[in-house]
Amino acid sequence: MSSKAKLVYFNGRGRMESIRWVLAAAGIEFEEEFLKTKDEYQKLLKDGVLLYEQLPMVEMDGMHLVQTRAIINYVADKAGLQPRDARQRAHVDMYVEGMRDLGELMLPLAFLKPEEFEQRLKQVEDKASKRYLPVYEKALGDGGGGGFLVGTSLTVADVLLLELLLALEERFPKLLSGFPHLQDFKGRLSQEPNIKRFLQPGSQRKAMPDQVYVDTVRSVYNI
Ligand SMILES: N[C@@H](CCC(=O)N[C@@H](CS)C(=O)NCC(=O)O)C(=O)O
Repeated sequence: MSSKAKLVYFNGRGRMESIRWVLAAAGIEFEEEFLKTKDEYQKLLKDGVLLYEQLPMVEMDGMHLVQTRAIINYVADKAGLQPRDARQRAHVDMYVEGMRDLGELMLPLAFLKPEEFEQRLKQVEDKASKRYLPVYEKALGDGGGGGFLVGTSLTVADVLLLELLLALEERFPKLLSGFPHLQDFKGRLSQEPNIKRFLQPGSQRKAMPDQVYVDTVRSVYNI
């Protein structure tokens, strides 16, 4: 196994995108293997490297890591993006799990039929504006700790919040207008050197899913 992390997934966001964000914010270099065919997936199964026969999978530090949460937590722990204090860690987890709940609603968007798509989009907008963003707006406003969600330094919750805000803005360009702390947060965090690099064109950040991505996932999984 190479010393660089290797990500095995499709050439698109999906469940791997948050992992890419956390690795990039941590300054950990990675290479990617993009699945294109069912045979490539079958080979991974045969090689026994997918614990639950699922992706994403990350080869890192001599391990074949699966389960998105586990991978993100490992990278965040390794990179000092998790607070040591248990109470702060609980807050990071609560924020991240909320982001994940909203992210799970967005994940299938590209795969939905037009009527379901519109319905789901509305649901995401409502949930984002009424349930989730107010929580992060308040946390940033109450913080007084230099503009981070928890404590006085960058955590995985901040990284994943920026990912979420940018993804939401792609769908709903005016969504942040009623959330001044989130706007300020977005501006500041986007200037953090590792993140700034990841936001540049040509980085390993993936664009919104296109038809090629959708067709590839469908054909690999027979769905
Ligand atoms: N809990 C897992 C879910 C992984 C998952 O559902 N992966 C999809 C691709 S994004 C998959 O491999 N689906 C095929 C299957 O479940 O058999 C995680 O968070 O990593």
